[in-house]
Order: sequence, then structure tokens, then C-alpha cells
Amino acid sequence: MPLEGEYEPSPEKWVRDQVELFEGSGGTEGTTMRGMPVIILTTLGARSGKIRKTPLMRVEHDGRYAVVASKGGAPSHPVWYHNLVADPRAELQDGPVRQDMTARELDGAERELWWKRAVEAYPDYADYQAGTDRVIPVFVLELA
Ligand SMILES: C[C@H](OP(=O)(O)OC[C@@H](O)[C@@H](O)[C@@H](O)Cn1c2nc(=O)[nH]c(=O)c-2cc2ccc(O)cc21)C(=O)N[C@@H](CCC(=O)N[C@@H](CCC(=O)O)C(=O)O)C(=O)O
Repeated sequence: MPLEGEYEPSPEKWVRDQVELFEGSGGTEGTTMRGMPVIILTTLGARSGKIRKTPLMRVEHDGRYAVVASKGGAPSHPVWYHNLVADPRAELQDGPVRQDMTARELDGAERELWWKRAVEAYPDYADYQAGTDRVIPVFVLELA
């Protein structure tokens, strides 16, 4: 069941522009960053209840996805992390395909497995983690 609410674009122009290009092209443009694949994660704002859309690096394995709350290695989690913690329902758009998903934050061995897959997909994640004491959260997204 798709999430319902009023869409509130990101305050970051480069982010909302990528969402606009990605969705406006039906998932055929704006689907990469520096040549590496990107997905769009839709969450519900934990306070506003608004629809939030967040481009993230694509981490996929056997039809399952992970999303990494790296925020470039910043000392604090991205705000969308708190949205997923408050309400794990999400939508994931990978190219033209949009799926309703449920997010589950990982820890222990399962997180290590998906962290390895994430770094394979986007090596900069390793540098982000090396640069912060914050443990960068990883969620697996499973079909709702
Ligand atoms: C700027 C801020 O964004 P954020 O949710 O902190 O997310 C920061 C970034 O992670 C986000 O911009 C990502 O899209 C950046 N980003 C990646 N960010 C990552 O963390 N990981 C990635 O792999 C990643 C890849 C990526 C690829 C392309 C691209 O264009 C951007 C990419 C934001 O949108 N703030 C809003 C609020 C958003 C929000 O959800 N508010 C909640 C409140 C939640 C609360 O306060 O508890 C609500 O509406 O209720 C605002 O200030 O108005």
C-alpha cells in the first residue's frame, strides 16, 4: 500500500533535483551518482507526517535491498533515519520499479554482512565510517 501524504521536497537543492529527475523520467534518468546506481527511498516524516523522498546508493542482493544512513560520515544520523525508526513502512524505487517495503535496522553479524555488500556497492561508505565515531546505521528493506 503506497504511503499517503503531502510530498515535501528536500531543502537541499541537489537532492530534490535528483528526485525530480529520477521520478520525472520514470526512473530512467538521475539514477546514478558518480556513475554508481542510486535508488529513491520514500518515508513518512516522523513529526510532520509528510512524504519525504531520499536518494540513496543502491545496495541490493538477491532482490533484497539495504539503505545506509551515512550522511557523508556526519556526526549525526540523517533525519530520514528517524523517520524509518518511527515508522518502518517505506517505498523503494529502483529504476522504473517501485515497491512497498518494510525497513528493519540491522545489528551484529547481519549488519556486518550487509555493510560489506554496501561498501562493495559504494566504497566511500568505508571512508565515511572511518571518519566518525557514529556507527552508521544499516536497514534491510523487505517486501511489505
Ligand atoms: C536535509 C535533510 O535530509 P536528511 O533526511 O537528513 O538526509 C540527508 C541525506 O542523507 C540525504 O540528503 C540523502 O539523499 C543524501 N544521499 C545519501 N545519504 C545517505 O545517508 N546515504 C546515501 O547512500 C546517500 C546517497 C545519495 C545519492 C544521491 C544523492 O543525491 C543523495 C544521497 C532533510 O531533508 N531535512 C528536512 C526534514 C526532513 C524530515 O524527514 N523531517 C521529519 C522530521 C523527523 C524528525 O525530526 O524526527 C518530518 O518531516 O517529520 C528539513 O530540514 O526540512
